[in-house]
Amino acid sequence: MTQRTLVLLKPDAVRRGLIGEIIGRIERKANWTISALELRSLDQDTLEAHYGEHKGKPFYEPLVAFMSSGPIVALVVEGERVIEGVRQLAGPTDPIAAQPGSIRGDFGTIVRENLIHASDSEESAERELKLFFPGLV
Ligand SMILES: Nc1ncnc2c1ncn2[C@@H]1O[C@H](COP(=O)(O)OP(=O)(O)OP(=O)(O)O)[C@@H](O)[C@H]1O
Repeated sequence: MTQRTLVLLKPDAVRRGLIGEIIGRIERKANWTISALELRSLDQDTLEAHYGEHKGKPFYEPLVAFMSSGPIVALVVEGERVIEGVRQLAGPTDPIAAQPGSIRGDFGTIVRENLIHASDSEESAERELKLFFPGLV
């Protein structure tokens, strides 16, 4: 089943020079295509909309501060079962729990600074794609 997903390379990935490494892993998957890509800084409104489900949690404010601490790379990736697939490439949210071979397992540090975001369902992907790439058909 062909899907689309939103991937964000978080400010730690950009600062640490891991953009190429992470995008390379995505590109090497056969049958996946990067159909949009942009380096940008995120404003508060976008972050509040993106992380709205976490508002009120203790990690919310530090998370928003971290996500606005430098530019991110936003990508749209299309392909067979790409939503689950990119989350597998990323590994679990907490890098300490992530297996070597996954992006967070190989490069992640702490749970907040875990390098990558990837949509977790078709519904999230549609909502997040509209938020980050409103011009996308
Ligand atoms: N306990 C926590 N402490 C600090 N930061 C956290 C914690 N839990 C989650 N986060 C941060 O909030 C982000 C969103 O949390 P969520 O539970 O949606 O994880 P996820 O789905 O693995 O991550 P993402 O949505 O970024 O792909 C995480 O990626 C991480 O950066």
